Amino acid sequence: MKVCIIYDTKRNSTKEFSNWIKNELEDKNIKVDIYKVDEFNDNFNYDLYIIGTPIYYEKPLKSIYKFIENNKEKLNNKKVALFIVCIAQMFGHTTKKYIEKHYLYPLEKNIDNLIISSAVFKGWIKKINIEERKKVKEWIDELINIWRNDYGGNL
Ligand SMILES: Cc1cc2nc3c(=O)[nH]c(=O)nc-3n(C[C@H](O)[C@H](O)[C@H](O)COP(=O)(O)O)c2cc1C
Repeated sequence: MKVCIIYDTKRNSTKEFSNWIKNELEDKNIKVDIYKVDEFNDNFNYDLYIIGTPIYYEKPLKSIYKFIENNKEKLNNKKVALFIVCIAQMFGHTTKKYIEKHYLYPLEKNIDNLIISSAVFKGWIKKINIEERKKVKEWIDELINIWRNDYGGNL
């Protein structure tokens, strides 16, 4: 079982989240490769793709949007999990629906097969939000459970 993390970033917080995700998976003896989207080597032989983008000006980064759009056929045979990094959560929990509709849905709509899980993480502009690392751990635990229970997978 091999996992591929593909992300883009402007100010490196999504890179940090990607590394946290990698560490959590490796702690469970899962093999992980990690690529910035423009360095991805077009290998579609992984079992699970975890794709991450920050939100800028109300949108996921175009590079990630394009990556999903350009590779949707290849990704459709695969399991995919998405995460976004943004700060709109600061404006209260009423934004949850807003985030889902405006930030996640534009990415999800291009992948026909079931996205096994999506996560929204609270990013930062200057000071690292180390608290959020716990959420990453929780998400990875949840992701592994979903994989095992719903897909009989051996992550
Ligand atoms: C110029 C700018 C625009 C941003 N626009 C949004 C936005 O529209 N919605 C949001 O929730 N967060 C927004 N953010 C917050 C970023 O999503 C957050 O800082 C994230 O951690 C950046 O990820 P990165 O470090 O990987 O580039 C914005 C940040 C900056 C600096």
